[in-house]
Amino acid sequence: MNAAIILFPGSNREGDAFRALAASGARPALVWHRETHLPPKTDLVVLPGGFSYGDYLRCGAIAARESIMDAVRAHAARGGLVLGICNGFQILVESGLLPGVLMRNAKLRFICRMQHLRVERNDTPFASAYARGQIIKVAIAHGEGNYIADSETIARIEGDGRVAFRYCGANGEADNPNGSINDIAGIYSKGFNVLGLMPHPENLVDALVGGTDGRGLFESLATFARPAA
Ligand SMILES: NC(=O)CC[C@H](N)C(=O)O
Repeated sequence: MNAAIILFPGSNREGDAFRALAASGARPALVWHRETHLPPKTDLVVLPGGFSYGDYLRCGAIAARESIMDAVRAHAARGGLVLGICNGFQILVESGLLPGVLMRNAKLRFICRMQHLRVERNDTPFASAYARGQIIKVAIAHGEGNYIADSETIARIEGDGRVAFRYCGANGEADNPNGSINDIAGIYSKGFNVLGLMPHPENLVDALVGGTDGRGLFESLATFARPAA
């Protein structure tokens, strides 16, 4: 699994993504945002967390218009895997690769804490190492994670089973940190090859720093057998 982690001015979780990928057996490389092509044989593109362009005009809005995003869109259109974490999720919605928008958190405050999520399905390249319905503990750190879309789009996402993760408490009870509609923490594209999520699984891969529940996502990706082109 060759992974290209795109580096924008203001990205700050690229090292965490790099370590999480390498630990799960993938081969990560950092790619500067001014590039126009992905490295040959890229299987997975990762848009990491951070504050690309200082979160002006909206989080992810400027990064979404970078030249490398044309290559990322072409990769996704070919069925290539794309993972957007936090600011990466914001870039995915701003670039049209995923529907909806991420508004300011309902309480208008930046939230940085541990958070539980329910894994909605495990028959995807990103979640096969988890059990369906498994509750995992990961970190969240964002000011604009309040996911919303028009009611038709939400009905379509729900109807197609495209919700990847929902916010919940440790025992599955309601616990929504940012006001996201239907407790949505992450969604898949129509083809299930693009995943955007606000939480940070890459920060929960080492027992010494809080837990290992994030590992499953990277292990799922690393073991995913790429279908013939
Ligand atoms: N950790 C992140 O990627 C933060 C994303 C974005 N800067 C926000 O505050 O919402």
